[in-house]
Amino acid sequence: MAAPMKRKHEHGDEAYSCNKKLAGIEVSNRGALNLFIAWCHENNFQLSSKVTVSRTGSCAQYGMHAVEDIAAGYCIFQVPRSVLLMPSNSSIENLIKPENSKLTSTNQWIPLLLTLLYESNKPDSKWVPYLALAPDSEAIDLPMFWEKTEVEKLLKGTGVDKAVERDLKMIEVDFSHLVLPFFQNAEGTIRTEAINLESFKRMVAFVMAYSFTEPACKSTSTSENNGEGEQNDSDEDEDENGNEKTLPPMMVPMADMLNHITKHNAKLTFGTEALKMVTTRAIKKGEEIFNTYGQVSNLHLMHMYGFAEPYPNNTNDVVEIPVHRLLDAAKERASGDGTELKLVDSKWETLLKQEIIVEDDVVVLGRDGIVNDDICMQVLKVLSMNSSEYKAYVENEGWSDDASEASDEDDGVLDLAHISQLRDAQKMLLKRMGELHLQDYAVSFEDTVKKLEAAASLPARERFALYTSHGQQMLIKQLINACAG
Ligand SMILES: C[S@@+](CC[C@H](N)C(=O)[O-])C[C@H]1O[C@@H](n2cnc3c(N)ncnc32)[C@H](O)[C@@H]1O
Repeated sequence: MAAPMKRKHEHGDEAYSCNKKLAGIEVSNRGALNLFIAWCHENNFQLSSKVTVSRTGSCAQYGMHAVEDIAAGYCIFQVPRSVLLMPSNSSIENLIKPENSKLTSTNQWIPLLLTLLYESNKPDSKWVPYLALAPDSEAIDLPMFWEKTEVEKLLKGTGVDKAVERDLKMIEVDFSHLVLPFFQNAEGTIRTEAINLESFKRMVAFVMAYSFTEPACKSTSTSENNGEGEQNDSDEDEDENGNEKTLPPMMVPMADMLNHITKHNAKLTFGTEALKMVTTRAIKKGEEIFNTYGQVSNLHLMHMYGFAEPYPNNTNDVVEIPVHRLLDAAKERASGDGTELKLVDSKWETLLKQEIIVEDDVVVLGRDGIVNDDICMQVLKVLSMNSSEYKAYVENEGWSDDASEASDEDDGVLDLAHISQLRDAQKMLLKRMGELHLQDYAVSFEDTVKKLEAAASLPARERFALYTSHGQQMLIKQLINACAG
């Protein structure tokens, strides 16, 4: 993306009137966009005259608009691979390469972050016109910069709160264990006084909200993308540990100027010589050009990009419900002298021991029902067994052959349309799981709905947090209704 620009949140030209210190030189933001566009022309971006880049009328600061009607399948611009900002295109690569396996031990982003820190402190970097437009330190308003109390107040229960907690811990460790030692050992690259935890955190946010990841396999090389590679389940796309293979992220100047909506009208394709932004449908003069950042939920959008779409616009939305809510639901139903409670605990231990679940697993609920239905169904089956069924299950060390075969028939059984066919005990558990999770949100469903009436007048943080909670609460309500049916 890029076009990280000097974006301030307030509107109006005065937002650009200040100067930015980059690589030891003063860059006026007035005209920075023109310099960037001129740089794109010099570098063979083949930017179409049918579009314009500006802050006027776009959904979030900068954006791209059609100034003429554009047909489907039209290339709006290309980004030659030689100008992608990534380690292999930077002179710092020879220092990163020998250390690559250590640097990527916790995440794949460190080499790009080091490259960005290096290039943005280099007066003669070839990306000066691009980096001059990089968002100002306050402009990327991701929840990881909010006060903890505000995250709790606005996002509790959504999963964004947990993701922020994890990020902050990891950023501190990466900075002190990898980034700082790297530059201390790489004398003459950048002055170590130029970097600190805060500036590193800002760079992480820039990579989070503006980088792209190319799909690992050829078959997805024309897929929609931004921020993360497209999901792909084929074994060929998994590493030896069964994790999805992804290529390291990179900065793609100009492509990162585009905003995202689920009903996008353009997408980035990955060719051998260049990446191309291609329209996916005909676009009318005046319309904003929207890329896709992938098939992403509001949880992901809020966490990585600091915005969310109002219900029902995000058809990729999901809610991640901690699997232990099923345990809580089962415990609530246990009655009597404690024998039933012991049975529930024993079932849970067995599920963990059999590695059907791990403690922090989540049940993923989407528009059509439970996405990870195989795991969820196994948990439901074990938790809803009576004591003799459970005894047989334990003696058999899992499902009998008959039961395993039956489990193949479970495919799709946790779709909303089929949930009513579950056993009553299983429906009750699912329903209660939803009810318990609803209680975890900072704002109740009823209050969320009330607040939505005035959403347009709310500050951006509150509005997007509200969209995130509301979308998730709607999915849970649908599950509860399906279980009651
Ligand atoms: C890749 S940048 C897109 C360009 C950005 N508008 C700019 O001026 O730099 C991603 C950021 O744009 C904003 N954004 C993108 N799509 C949006 C949308 N549909 N609604 C609100 N903000 C959006 C978010 O702040 C996000 O972090």
